[in-house]
Amino acid sequence: MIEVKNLFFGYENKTIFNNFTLSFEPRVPVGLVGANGSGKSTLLRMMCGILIPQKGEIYYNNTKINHNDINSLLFLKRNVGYIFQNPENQIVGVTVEEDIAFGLENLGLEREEMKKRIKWVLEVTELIGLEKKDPNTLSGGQKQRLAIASIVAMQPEYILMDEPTTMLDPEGRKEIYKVIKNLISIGKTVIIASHHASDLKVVKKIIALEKGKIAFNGDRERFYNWSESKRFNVEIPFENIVKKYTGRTYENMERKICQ
Ligand SMILES: Nc1ncnc2c1ncn2[C@@H]1O[C@H](COP(=O)(O)OP(=O)(O)OP(=O)(O)O)[C@@H](O)[C@H]1O
Repeated sequence: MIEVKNLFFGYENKTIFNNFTLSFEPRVPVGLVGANGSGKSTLLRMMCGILIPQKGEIYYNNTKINHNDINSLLFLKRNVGYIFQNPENQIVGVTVEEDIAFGLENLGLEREEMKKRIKWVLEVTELIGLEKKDPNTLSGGQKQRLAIASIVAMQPEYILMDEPTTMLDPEGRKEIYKVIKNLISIGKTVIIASHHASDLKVVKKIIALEKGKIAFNGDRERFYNWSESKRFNVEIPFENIVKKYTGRTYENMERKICQ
């Protein structure tokens, strides 16, 4: 369980979170939605230790994170992985397998264990056959899957994804959805910040942020009605409108648009 309690955070003179409290249960996939600037990325980055709250606490499985203690921060980072929106920010290796190995070397894994992990994560992210490829030659979807693979190889329990499909075409997006489903099926807790309705099909719960406050926290199905009634500023109502007025699913509609 990740808990953030009484969090305060601001950039320069702009307050983003003011006494913010929220928890994320294990193995419940969550979609984090909200208008641009509502604080989604800031929250995810605090949850994995990239950003340090100015006040308040973060707990991982009831252990309070001490941001002044490198071991405590490493404990958080080992358990909570963060995938950047742009995979280019994350890829460092000359080949796919070297890129995955980079994080594992930092964990100090034995060579044999490293090989096993790389093989396992290539399967989970459906990158088998691409291990010797130069990451620069990969498609957008493959690059994003490599960014995911490099984090998942370190076996965090939670995987935070910041707009994982924004840079991708429909084909690339489908590849990512498949990988997210794989991650959920092996018991990882996936939290996805997104504006795209189709990114949120796999999640069970939605948390909607509005100016650093929780506007909605509940089941995805309930969110659709709530967001329509509130005219909440994400793409979700469109999905509802499509179903309501055309009787067709959003997926069919999207396929039609892409053909
Ligand atoms: N490094 C920074 N320095 C100053 N202000 C920042 C910085 N990063 C974010 N902000 C501001 O903080 C606010 C919250 O940003 P954040 O990226 O967390 O929102 P978001 O909900 O993820 O937005 P988006 O959907 O556009 O990614 C925004 O107004 C943003 O401009």
